[in-house]
Amino acid sequence: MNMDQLKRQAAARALEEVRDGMQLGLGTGSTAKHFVELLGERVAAGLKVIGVPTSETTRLDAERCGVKLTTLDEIDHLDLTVDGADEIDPEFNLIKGGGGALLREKIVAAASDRMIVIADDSKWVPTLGKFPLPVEVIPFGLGATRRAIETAFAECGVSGQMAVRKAKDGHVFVTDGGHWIVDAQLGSIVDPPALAKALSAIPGVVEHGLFIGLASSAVLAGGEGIRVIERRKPKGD
Ligand SMILES: O=C[C@H](O)[C@H](O)[C@H](O)COP(=O)(O)O
Repeated sequence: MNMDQLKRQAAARALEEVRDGMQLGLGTGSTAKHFVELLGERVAAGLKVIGVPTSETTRLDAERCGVKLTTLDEIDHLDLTVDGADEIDPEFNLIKGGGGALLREKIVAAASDRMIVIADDSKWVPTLGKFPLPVEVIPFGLGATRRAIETAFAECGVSGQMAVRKAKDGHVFVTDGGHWIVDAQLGSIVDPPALAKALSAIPGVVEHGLFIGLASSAVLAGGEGIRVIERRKPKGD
């Protein structure tokens, strides 16, 4: 089974958690796209749900698949968010934002009663950091923001190269919110909650890809089948 088939399997397992009438957060990325497509099939068969997309790409995918959409201005909470991740550690800390959607993804996950992470099992890692950590920044004053990020890294015992993300056409990648992303090659993040807090305190940082205490469970698809792992503590603790 190839990687894409594993992602679809994880998405299909998460779909089993969806009930009629649910308000859903719809993630972004290649794995979340499978979920949206499979959800569309269920909607076509009569399932009634409404979704909040975490990116313009997911909005288009959901519309194409016939999934009814709303916003967090029109509804006051989400029952369940299903999203991918770039890395998941055993404490259910995540790195997200490989596709640049981290800001909306975090807003949606935080507004949701539960978040299920769907992934192939290569994303389950003992320690976060091999995947470059995305930090979404305001272009104004980027030099000062980068220096503040370096200081935060040093205070949290990590270091590594930083690079402004480029799009495939070579231009700077611009997020749905109009911001830029700095990707940091940290190798190993010793204390993800401490680093998350330090990055959140920097004025030019809009958001970062560390998701702490948001994921409730993970559905991991691998060569030997599917593993569903529940976070020990409920969300918010
Ligand atoms: O910004 C993108 C998201 O955080 C994705 O959910 C993450 O990068 C995982 O994407 P994929 O399922 O394509 O590996």
